[in-house]
Amino acid sequence: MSVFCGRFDLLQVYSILARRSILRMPRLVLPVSEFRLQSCFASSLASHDIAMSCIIEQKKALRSRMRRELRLQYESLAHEEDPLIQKHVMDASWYKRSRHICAYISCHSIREVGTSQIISDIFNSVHTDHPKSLYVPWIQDKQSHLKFFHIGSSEDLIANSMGILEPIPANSDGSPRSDVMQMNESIDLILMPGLAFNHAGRRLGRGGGYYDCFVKEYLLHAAKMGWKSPLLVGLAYSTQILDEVIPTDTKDVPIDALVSSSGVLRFSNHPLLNVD
Ligand SMILES: Nc1nc2c(c(=O)[nH]1)N(C=O)[C@@H](CNc1ccc(C(=O)N[C@@H](CCC(=O)O)C(=O)O)cc1)CN2
Ligand SMILES: Nc1ncnc2c1ncn2[C@@H]1O[C@H](COP(=O)(O)OP(=O)(O)OP(=O)(O)O)[C@@H](O)[C@H]1O
Repeated sequence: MSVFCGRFDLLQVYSILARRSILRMPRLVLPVSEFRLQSCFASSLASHDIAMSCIIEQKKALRSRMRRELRLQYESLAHEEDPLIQKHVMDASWYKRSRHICAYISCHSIREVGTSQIISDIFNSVHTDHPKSLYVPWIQDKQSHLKFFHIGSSEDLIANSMGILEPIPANSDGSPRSDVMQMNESIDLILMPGLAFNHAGRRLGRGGGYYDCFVKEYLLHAAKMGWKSPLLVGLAYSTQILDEVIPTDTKDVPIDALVSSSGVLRFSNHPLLNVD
């Protein structure tokens, strides 16, 4: 008689074994295509489903590890690295050339790389001959849907239930705030938060799927409009850049470049990375 009577039981058992380290995947996670199935499960479950549940478990474990490390080191990292990371961004030719920028409003309580200097620089640029416009994330729903609304000053922001500053969806006159998906022009640059990154341009987010979902939707929209793709740039503390493989699935969008306190790492041939 089989111990396992269905897909649900198998996933549960697998997950319990994985959590208790009885069935521990190697720390260096293999991509789905290279993943070796445990033979006892292979006959009962589609290999894709098992691989996906393993990847989800491995993402969870890596998120916990990164959160733990950030908890221990955040104060000194923020003090030492925030100014350098933001200076590398603001000195980069791809940033100087970008007109429409999506950026996150960094949040201390979740120990994110700071963006306040970049945000101020964008606000101040309206008085220069190379003005930039800023679009910041707003959680539309819990099904991974994010919108990016234009803001012109920090007064356009309000803290959400997680303490993250978000755009107030309406302007002060009650008119709807401008949404990147309704713009006549394309976004040039998206500055992305993350918990972990590696040297292959892979990124692990906080688990909401918001950025992956938005980037996918925006890339389809840009292609339809005949626009170039935005440059995707992650911001990372030194401890967040790993030498190991980051667990990913087909929905995870790779980034073009990563900025740390040591400078800019390039992963793609995006045209904006090749301008001086
Ligand atoms: N500044 C900022 N804004 C953002 C994001 C972000 O990562 N940073 N997001 C990116 O998607 C979206 C919001 N998604 C988020 C998802 C999780 C958490 C968060 O606080 N997670 C806690 C753990 C929560 C829990 O599991 O109990 C954490 O990571 O410590 C925050 C934002 C849109 N806005
Ligand atoms: N393009 C998408 N469309 C719909 N759901 C998605 C998309 N991308 C990811 N998701 C879903 O969101 C959930 C979390 O995904 P994942 O673990 O990759 O998030 P993350 O990369 O940590 O988050 P984020 O993208 O916000 O930084 C998963 O259930 C995943 O299937």
